[in-house]
Amino acid sequence: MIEIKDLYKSFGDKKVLNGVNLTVKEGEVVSVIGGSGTGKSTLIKCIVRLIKPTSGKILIDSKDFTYTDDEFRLAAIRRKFGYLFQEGALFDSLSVGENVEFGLRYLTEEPKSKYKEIVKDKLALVGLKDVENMRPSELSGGMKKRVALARVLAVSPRYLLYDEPTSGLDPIMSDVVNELILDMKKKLNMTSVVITHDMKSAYKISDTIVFLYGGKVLMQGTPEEFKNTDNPYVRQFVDGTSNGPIKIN
Ligand SMILES: Nc1ncnc2c1ncn2[C@@H]1O[C@H](COP(=O)(O)OP(=O)(O)OP(=O)(O)O)[C@@H](O)[C@H]1O
Repeated sequence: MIEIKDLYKSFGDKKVLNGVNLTVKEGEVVSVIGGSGTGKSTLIKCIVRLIKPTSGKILIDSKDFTYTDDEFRLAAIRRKFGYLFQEGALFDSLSVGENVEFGLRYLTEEPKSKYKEIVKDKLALVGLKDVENMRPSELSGGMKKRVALARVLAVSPRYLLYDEPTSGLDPIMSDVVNELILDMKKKLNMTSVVITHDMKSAYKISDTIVFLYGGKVLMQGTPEEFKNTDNPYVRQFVDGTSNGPIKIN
């Protein structure tokens, strides 16, 4: 479980997170939505401690790493997370198999003799077969996303964090990625936090949607609650209209 309590983060004078409270329960898919620059990435980076919050607390599996500088403790917490970057960030000079193997080598104690089998299993989990010797440049956008996910899964994370997983994909490929996220939940009971601008995706994959506005959680609820809300700020965002109370910068 991830528990975020009264989290603040400023960069100089700029207040980005202004008292965020949020709990992500085991096995849940939580989507974080909100306009550009509202602090979605900042929130995720605080969770994995790529940046240090200004105040507040984050508990990961009841343990508090919020302000530790101890490299071993930080490594231990980061190992619990699989972070799927927007572009997938595959190494073009390595084969697909070597890409998936990468984390095994540096982040696990797995013996080298098991690498091939683990790589095959993780690729199978994301629906890919016999692609180990291909290069990322030979893959479609959707396949790249799958390989990136397989690479993240290779180190057996407890939590998956997705940063705009459907951005830049056509509607059909977006749905393939949605299914993949749901599949991870079904097959692995994976707990996931997904940053997205894509409401269709948020409605499909989420147990809980969290709307960030003004550095706070303005609304937290199920997809049904979001579809039916009367809150004018949330309505404007989910309906995607320029008319409404949200200030456009
Ligand atoms: N390291 C940093 N130093 C200074 N300002 C930062 C830093 N990181 C983020 N910010 C600022 O914090 C604000 C929130 O950024 P963040 O990337 O968290 O937003 P976001 O909601 O993820 O946006 P987007 O949807 O556009 O990706 C922005 O105004 C950004 O310029």
